[in-house]
Amino acid sequence: MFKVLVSDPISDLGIQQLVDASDIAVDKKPGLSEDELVAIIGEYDALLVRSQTQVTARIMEAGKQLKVVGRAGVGVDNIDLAAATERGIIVINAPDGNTITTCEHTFAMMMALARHIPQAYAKTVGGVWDRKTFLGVELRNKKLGVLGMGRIGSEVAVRAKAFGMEILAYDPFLTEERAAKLGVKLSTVEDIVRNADFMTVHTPLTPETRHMIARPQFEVMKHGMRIVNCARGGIIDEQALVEAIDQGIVAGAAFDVFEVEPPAPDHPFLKHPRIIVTPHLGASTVEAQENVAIDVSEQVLHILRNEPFKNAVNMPAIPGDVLNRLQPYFTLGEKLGSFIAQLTEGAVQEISISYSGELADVDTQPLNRYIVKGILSHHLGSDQVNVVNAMHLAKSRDVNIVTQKSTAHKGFTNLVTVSLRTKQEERLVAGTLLNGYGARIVQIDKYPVDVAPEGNLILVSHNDKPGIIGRVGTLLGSNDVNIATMQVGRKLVGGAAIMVLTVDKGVPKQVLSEVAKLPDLNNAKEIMLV
Ligand SMILES: NC(=O)c1ccc[n+]([C@@H]2O[C@H](COP(=O)([O-])OP(=O)(O)OC[C@H]3O[C@@H](n4cnc5c(N)ncnc54)[C@H](O)[C@@H]3O)[C@@H](O)[C@H]2O)c1
Ligand SMILES: O=C(O)CC[C@@H](O)C(=O)O
Repeated sequence: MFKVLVSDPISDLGIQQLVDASDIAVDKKPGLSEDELVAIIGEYDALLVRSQTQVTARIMEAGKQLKVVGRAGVGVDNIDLAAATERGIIVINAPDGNTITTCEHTFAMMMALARHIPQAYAKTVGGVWDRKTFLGVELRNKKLGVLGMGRIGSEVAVRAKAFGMEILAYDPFLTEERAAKLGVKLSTVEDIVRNADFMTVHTPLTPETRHMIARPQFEVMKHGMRIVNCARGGIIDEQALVEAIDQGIVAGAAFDVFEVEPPAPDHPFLKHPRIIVTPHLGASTVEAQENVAIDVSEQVLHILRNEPFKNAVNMPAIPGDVLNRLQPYFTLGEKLGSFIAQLTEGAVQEISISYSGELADVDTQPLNRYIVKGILSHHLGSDQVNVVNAMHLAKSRDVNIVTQKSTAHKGFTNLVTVSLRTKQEERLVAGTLLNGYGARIVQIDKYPVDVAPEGNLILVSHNDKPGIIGRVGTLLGSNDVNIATMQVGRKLVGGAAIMVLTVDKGVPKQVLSEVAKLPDLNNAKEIMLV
């Protein structure tokens, strides 16, 4: 039974699938302090949050069983991603579910700004009938600058066109083709600042976007600009904005987000007559909250059940077509890694991975993670290593990872070769997927073999002499070890050779050392592939 903790108010309908799952127990405990979370997180496999819970390194450290943190929303700025990655905790978000809602809030803010609705409302309910102060402007025929043309920015642009606005758009990933398709003018930040009448930002907050609109931009800004921020506090320099409004450069601003949330009671935005604010309500609709909770719950279920999942924030996303081609190789890759780690003596210095055949055309980085996970799990423990932290752990231990690709088929449609270099030696294993037969190890060091990578294997290095196979078989048999399959690989008759035996159960250590002492035997190793 997996235990899931929901520590923020998250839509009940959205998490219903978790509540209904027979292998999941859900506890809802919103509003816990960091100390309270640290005290209880150790018993949970998954943590579901919105934006209130700060998922700190301390919480991750205490979450000994924690496999996944799910964020019901887009931004993961309340989650310590580095700490999660280091501990192999997968962080997922729900990037699509609140796009339209936030886009609509941006419009609500833009129109409220253009027509002074909050100020007019406050005066009217205060008993003052003032029809002179609140002269607004139309959106029609105005230029709207959109900074950040991702999910929300693009939806804003589409709707702004329906209002008769001309869209100037900037995003480092916006191409001429896509801009033309969306009917927007590809612009620079400077074009927008100098020419737009309204500006709205839809980027994440990164070192690059922090204060991307600040004093230097206000100095050259078109006078009368109206600015909306429903993305993240800090993209626009708050202090510089207030100055620009007071200097008559900016006509007004509408902010849903703040550099520090909630803002201090004396924050200059809160009393400024030309600034309207909402308390980070961009995603707050019934629909969006259900959508994000459904999405994140679904992925948490997949992760806990060890099924393929999407929207991991601390792992690169795998495009669907790449995933389809690579997924069958994930188990093989992990087993090759585990095999070579068990075979090789000494501390790992370098892992070389080579792909030949059709896999050479695919981005094989996700598969590298499975191979490295297989290798490191042997040394660090399978509960400590997963595909999220495998590369990080290798790097932090100065393990060099070298990959190469070749379209040459080497006798197989696809061949994955993994070699491991330690101070003592360098060993190699290669595997493939054979149509109709599944995964196969087809080479160990220089010897061709044909072995299913599963169960208990014994690998024997010996000299190719008559009678050896019989002696090994007799010794194992007399110790009640049943041999299921046997393979011999050699390059030259009478030369060095290997024997790979599949046995039905684990072999006691002392039996293995007796095998190794047989005449003409150099070494015997047990390898377990679970
Ligand atoms: N107010 C809210 O409640 C609320 C709700 C949802 C999302 N958000 C925030 O809105 C923002 C956008 O969300 P989204 O889902 O559209 O994200 P997204 O990832 O789909 O889009 C972000 C875009 O910003 C672009 N970008 C990055 N750096 C840039 C730069 N220097 N200049 C211009 N563009 C840049 C990226 O290329 C990307 O296309 C995020 O900050 C998100 O956290 C806020
Ligand atoms: O209301 C929330 O949960 C925050 C929404 C938003 O900022 C997000 O990043 O998804």
